[in-house]
Amino acid sequence: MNSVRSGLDPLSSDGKVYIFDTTLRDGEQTPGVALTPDEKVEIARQLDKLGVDVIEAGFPASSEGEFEGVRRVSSLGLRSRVAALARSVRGDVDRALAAGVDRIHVFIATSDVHLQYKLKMSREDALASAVDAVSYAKSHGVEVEFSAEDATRTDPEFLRTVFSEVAAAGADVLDIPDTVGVATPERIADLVRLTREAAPGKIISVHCHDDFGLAVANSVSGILAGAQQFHATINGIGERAGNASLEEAALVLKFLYGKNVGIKPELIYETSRLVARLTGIYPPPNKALVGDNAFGHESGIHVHGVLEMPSTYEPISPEVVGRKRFFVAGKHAGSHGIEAMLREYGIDVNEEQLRQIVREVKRLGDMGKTVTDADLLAIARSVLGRLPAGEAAVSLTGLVVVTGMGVSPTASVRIRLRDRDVDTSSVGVGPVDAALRAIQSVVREIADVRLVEYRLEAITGGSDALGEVVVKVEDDLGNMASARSVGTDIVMASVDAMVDGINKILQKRSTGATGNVRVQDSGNRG
Ligand SMILES: CC(=O)SCCNC(=O)CCNC(=O)[C@H](O)C(C)(C)COP(=O)(O)OP(=O)(O)OC[C@H]1O[C@@H](n2cnc3c(N)ncnc32)[C@H](O)[C@@H]1OP(=O)(O)O
Ligand SMILES: CC(C)C(=O)C(=O)O
Repeated sequence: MNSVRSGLDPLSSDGKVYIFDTTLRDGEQTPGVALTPDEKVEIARQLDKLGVDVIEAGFPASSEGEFEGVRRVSSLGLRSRVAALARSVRGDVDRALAAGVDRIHVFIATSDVHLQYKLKMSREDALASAVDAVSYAKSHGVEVEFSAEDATRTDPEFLRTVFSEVAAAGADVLDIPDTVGVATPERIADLVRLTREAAPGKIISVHCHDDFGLAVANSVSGILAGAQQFHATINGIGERAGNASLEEAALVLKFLYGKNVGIKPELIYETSRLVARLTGIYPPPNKALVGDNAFGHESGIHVHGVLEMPSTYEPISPEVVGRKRFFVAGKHAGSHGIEAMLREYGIDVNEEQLRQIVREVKRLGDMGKTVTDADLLAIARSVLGRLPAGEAAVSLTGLVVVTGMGVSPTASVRIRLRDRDVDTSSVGVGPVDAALRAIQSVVREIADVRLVEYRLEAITGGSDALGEVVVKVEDDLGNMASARSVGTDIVMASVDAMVDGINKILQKRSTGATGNVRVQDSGNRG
């Protein structure tokens, strides 16, 4: 028989907001996402470090791999409680129990549309199944959370009855799911009050979806109305438009409402990157807190303000969520920002040189071009009439890749390393891996630069599609750089991006620009 792990704090209603992370369950329901047990373990460890209260590790009855993933997470002995989803049937509860979780999350839909068309059940039968599953789970000594799926489209009087009866059957936590994201903040608040009246003394939770972009606002509203727990996912991933984003809801509650959410905000970014890498779902650049641009500035007026006092255009310091600010050259740039960016590369310019460089940056911007750091350096070189130290220390002068059936993909490269050619070859799991490994092994002679992130996306369709490769590289001194390349040959595009990224790092090393000046490369972009 399972029992709630000793050592877990009892649930309390002392003003603490409980975060129920469902990245590994509802987040994994994002179309196309599937996590292996090893990946679930890696994410669960990170969520535990982040400080979430509950990790919903999965839905054990849904597959053998899912069962194994939940079992593995449960056996880690994490500080966070581990929960698993179960339909309102004893078989699902048994699988969750066998996986060894602390909390079983029993659910059944209660709205008429779900009852009539999907479950083909009467209200009475659904209620009876819920009560039976909850009391059955509870009889095994675990914590039980009950969700009335599609609560926000359920007849409120029926919802009241359901919550009251599952509470009497032993549910510890009552969750109000806005399954299709149609609730407003006012409606969620009303439902929290209804649930409190139906089941006084129970922990109340909200589970909001983002179909109308209100998931975070609704979660916050639920907490302000008296719920003590919200469900959320890292980066807001999940079914359709996703779930409430954990990082946004938690930090709105912490910083804008002064609530005790108990997570470590400085681990938010690394958690976001881990989830993005393992799910393949990257947040859009403008996503709050974790998007690439959340702490980036291009506009001259903003950069000037931030250089003088960051709070002019930053609501919180990037470091609060484990990030660094960065400035970007481009059409909207101004001279203060460009001067600061050049200084980061150790390049000092006089007023006239700066004026010319800014003019050229704007000319490129007016042509619709993204102005990368490499472009800025090239402009500086032409204006100053000399090479900024260290530029293009590495270039590719030869590449042969052999791949096929029954052979290990092998790449032979010839690299111009400053003033001499170096040849080497490497094997890899594929031709790109082999080529990138070969380049890194040559460059190791002068600096240990490793690939920390690699992304490939097709920009056009068809077998002659253009592919965009984005790499992020890091050296042993903590310098980071991103680079991108586009081409129809993905091996060449990958190699170009890698070489560009390495040159950026070498540039920083040679000028001693390690990011400790006010202008910092976040490593988010090139
Ligand atoms: C709102 C949410 O996010 S709920 C969670 C959704 N997540 C998932 O569905 C992911 C994992 N799901 C699965 O792997 C599969 O759907 C399984 C293993 C759970 C079930 O697979 P199958 O037995 O092949 O059934 P299928 O998925 O086609 O249909 C769902 C069945 O569950 C029943 N059901 C759905 N929800 C519940 C519930 N809460 N309580 C009891 N029964 C339920 C349906 O009535 C249907 O039953 P039927 O087969 O007797 O008609
Ligand atoms: C199981 C419940 C909480 C759910 O995922 C939903 O209703 O969206």
